[in-house]
Amino acid sequence: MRLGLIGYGNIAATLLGLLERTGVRPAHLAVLARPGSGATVRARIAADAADVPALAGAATVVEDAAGLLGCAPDLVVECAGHGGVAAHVPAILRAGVDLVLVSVGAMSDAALEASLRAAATEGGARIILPAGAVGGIDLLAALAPAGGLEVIYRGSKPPRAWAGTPAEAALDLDTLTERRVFFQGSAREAARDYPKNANVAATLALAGAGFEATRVELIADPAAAGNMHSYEVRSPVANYRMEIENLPSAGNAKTSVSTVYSVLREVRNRMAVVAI
Ligand SMILES: NC(=O)C1=CN([C@@H]2O[C@H](COP(=O)(O)OP(=O)(O)OC[C@H]3O[C@@H](n4cnc5c(N)ncnc54)[C@H](OP(=O)(O)O)[C@@H]3O)[C@@H](O)[C@H]2O)C=CC1
Ligand SMILES: O=C([O-])CC(=O)C(=O)O
Repeated sequence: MRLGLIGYGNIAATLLGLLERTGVRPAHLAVLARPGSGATVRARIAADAADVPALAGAATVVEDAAGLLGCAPDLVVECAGHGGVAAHVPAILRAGVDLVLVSVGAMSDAALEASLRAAATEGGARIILPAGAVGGIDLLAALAPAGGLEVIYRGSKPPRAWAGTPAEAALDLDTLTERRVFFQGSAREAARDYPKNANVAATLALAGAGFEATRVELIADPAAAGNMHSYEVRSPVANYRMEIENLPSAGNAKTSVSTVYSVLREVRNRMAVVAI
């Protein structure tokens, strides 16, 4: 598989290490870096090549979508945040290349969601939404056609994971001593206002009850064992609860490590005889 990545941060670098560890070596790797940061990304890839030998001299770094498409990727994984989605993803889809969209919360922008869907339809490409930091998306999506869904998601992380977000206006994250719910609202509001922390709210919304009906609570908890994700689903067909205690990434406390494993699963499934 010829693999393209949009963004070379925590998820991208961890993903490449996991691919190597699980014996998957892309036939070619292209990385789309933020314009002007190609040299920096090249240097980071060279440093990471100590752990991921396949990277040594093998990655092509480009700075725009045309450059990425010039590398003829079979699959592109977006892991660059909401800005990266708007900047690059429509062109990739329009060119007919399937894309794993990790920054699912970008679809909380209704105009961007419409443009991504239109670009994919025009190009005959698929937008693949990984489960990300949560699980059970298969059951939620299966139940959705039955209607009558009620979904509430709670995302609870240690205070430092909320640094640089609107939570700082409500809480003193440095001195917090007890669990505090600082946001209650819709999945659309959560994904829009917490673009690095509430992509899972968007994934649950798209799988199930939609952006308005999916309820979200965001919590800072100094006693949290990690990045905690829980949600409850009630429907006429089945009811269930999920609780996931996630290890935060070493490279980004906001992102759970299991997010990267879910992206790994999507990439491996593209090559597997049996996809599961
Ligand atoms: N679906 C899910 O469950 C989850 C989704 N996510 C999403 O994944 C994203 C990435 O996470 P993570 O890897 O941990 O974050 P990082 O911040 O570690 O990495 C993001 C990388 O993308 C780069 N980037 C930003 N904008 C662009 C652009 N326009 N073009 C190319 N590269 C760009 C950044 O560069 P620079 O440093 O120059 O900004 C950075 O290197 C998050 O922002 C979030 O949206 C995260 C966790 C869970
Ligand atoms: O990785 C996580 O814990 C979840 C996350 O940040 C997100 O949904 O954006």
